Amino acid sequence: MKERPMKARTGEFDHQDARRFKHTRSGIWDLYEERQSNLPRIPVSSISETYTLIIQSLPHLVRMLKDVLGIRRCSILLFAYLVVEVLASLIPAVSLWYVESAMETRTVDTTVLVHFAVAHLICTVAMRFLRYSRSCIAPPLSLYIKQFYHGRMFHSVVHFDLPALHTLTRSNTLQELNCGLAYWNTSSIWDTIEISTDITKILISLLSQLLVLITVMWEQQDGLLLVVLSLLQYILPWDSTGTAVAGSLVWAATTTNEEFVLMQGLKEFRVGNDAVEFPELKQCRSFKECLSITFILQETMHVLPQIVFTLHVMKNPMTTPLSLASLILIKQAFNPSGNTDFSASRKLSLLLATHLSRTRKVYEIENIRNKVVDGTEPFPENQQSLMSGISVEFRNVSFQYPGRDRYALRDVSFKIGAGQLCVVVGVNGSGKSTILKLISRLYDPTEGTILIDDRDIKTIRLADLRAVMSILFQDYTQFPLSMRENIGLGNPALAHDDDKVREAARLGGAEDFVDELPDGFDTYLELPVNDFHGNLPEGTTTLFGYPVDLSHWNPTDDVHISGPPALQISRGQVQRLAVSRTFMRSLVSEMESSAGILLFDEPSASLDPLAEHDLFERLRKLRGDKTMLFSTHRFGNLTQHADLILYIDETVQEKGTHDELMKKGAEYARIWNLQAKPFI
Ligand SMILES: Nc1ncnc2c1ncn2[C@@H]1O[C@H](COP(=O)(O)OP(=O)(O)OP(=O)(O)O)[C@@H](O)[C@H]1O
Repeated sequence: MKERPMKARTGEFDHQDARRFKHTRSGIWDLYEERQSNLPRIPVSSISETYTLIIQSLPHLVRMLKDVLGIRRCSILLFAYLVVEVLASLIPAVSLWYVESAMETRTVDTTVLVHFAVAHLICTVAMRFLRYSRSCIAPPLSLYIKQFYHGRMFHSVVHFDLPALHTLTRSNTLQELNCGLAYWNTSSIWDTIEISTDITKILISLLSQLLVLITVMWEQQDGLLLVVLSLLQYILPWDSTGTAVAGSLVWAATTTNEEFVLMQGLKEFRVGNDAVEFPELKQCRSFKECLSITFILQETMHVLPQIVFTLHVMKNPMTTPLSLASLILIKQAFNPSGNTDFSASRKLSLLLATHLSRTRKVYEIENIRNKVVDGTEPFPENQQSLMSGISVEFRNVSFQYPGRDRYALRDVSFKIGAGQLCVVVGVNGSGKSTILKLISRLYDPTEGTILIDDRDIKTIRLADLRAVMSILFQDYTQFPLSMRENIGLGNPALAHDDDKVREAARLGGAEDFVDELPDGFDTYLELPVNDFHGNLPEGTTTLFGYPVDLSHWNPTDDVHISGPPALQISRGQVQRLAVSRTFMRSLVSEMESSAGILLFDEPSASLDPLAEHDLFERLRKLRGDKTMLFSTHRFGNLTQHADLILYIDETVQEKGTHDELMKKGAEYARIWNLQAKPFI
């Protein structure tokens, strides 16, 4: 929250320089503070910082409100919500008016008392009704708002390319928004509305009560003085967030406590009373700060109305009952634990500033431009041409991952003809996967050109380019869904065709193990929705078909969660599922197939040799005349069928067919002999 602009200063922080740095010990922490910092203290309090942040975010708040009002059904609900909240904030003033008026008459007047009782009853009923209305309006309103922003964020985030995502991740923007590709928290928008309303409610409530008090107490001796004194302690800009442990702006803290370091590493529990993290320690008020004038004044202000009241009573004992009652009412009106809570409004302002800055980011994220710029030309000109595959050429391509100094690929040149089978081999980290990522334009080369069917890849429309590719990357995703859905997602258009899903599973080598699962293709990897229940009768062993584990039950909890445990399958089986999913894309008839090139990144890394052999055979047969590119560090039988083998290690070290490279007798031949020969 405190984004204090700091002047850049050259120099070193040498904690051993005792002339410049004061050393103190706080618990297990050694604190070093600059004795005379020449950094100017920022002459603003944290409160004004908070309000500055709120004011800066106002344009986004206005935009957010416009957007919310534009959501279907939200305008009426939001209006109703605001009316309910404003009415609720006025009720304490109405209640106060009747209490004060009844007291002011000083006589036992039955009519006044009846009025008072009826008004009090009406206020209580009205408050209950308003609370009930709020509980009916707020849930659907917040749901519509969340759904709207959820969709909006989804569009923003999924359209990012990897370099843009990388920049966002490095700048912590995604983490701050709590959003990733699969999950993000858009409740900040609703929280912003709720907190803004709460603050407005507190202000309306306070002003209306103040108005009542002033009106009623105008005539009463010392009444107004009591009102002002009671109010003063809450509205003076005290900064109660003392951070006196580190008094200087320039400081550093370290600890050498081995037990603390060990325990932090194990994250089990903390040792000793003084073993706290430094930021926690920094929040503690020091003894010196407790003696500061601000602190003492602040404390005195709390009792000032009582002191004035006591003096008043000593002077005019006759007015005691009335003044005492008034004092209690005034204090209640501004009470921190009452309806109108000044300190709560400060905390809410802080919270509002945080949520507003998040809201700002939700909008700013939409302005981020992708680094991989979309092409404009359609591809291919003739869909039929895909049947005979597409060609890929790298011309002097070099590539560095964003933020990396080292080249992943350097000056790489090769050409894979249309319909050829190319196998890229090399040791771990040699750049094999990077080649596939560049062909699919997840990244653009740092230098050089990539040609697809002799056309610069950057000129082709991204959607068209990806439509002609069927890709299996190493880091495939498992969804917490059924086996059928996990495979079917490879081609959502065919996902409901059981025969196609089974065929894909057979080609991917997953059919046998899936059939052996308790529910076959309907077996869930993990059930995404749990069942909930209260304390079931003793002896219950199953619920909705799942076993119930009573051993962890806590009888004091009224809600328990139950469901089947996640299915444990081997890495090889997970890979078979992923390969089957990729096969789903190839299951449409040759004529309909939009893929002209199939890219596989280590599709057999977790498969046993037999499964690998079978998979490669199926893949070779299935590709027909299409271009196929494999990346692998296992030089199996596949390389023998390849039209082109690229042995890479940052750059292309060797290229040719298996026989050519074996004849050459260089590194490829050496590794092939090492890996494959013993099995032949
Ligand atoms: N997202 C990334 N960000 C930064 N560096 C990366 C990233 N991905 C890969 N690298 C680096 O780029 C180099 C090439 O990686 P690449 O994944 O292409 O190798 P590989 O040959 O496919 O390795 P493996 O056989 O282990 O899959 C490596 O040094 C790797 O550390």
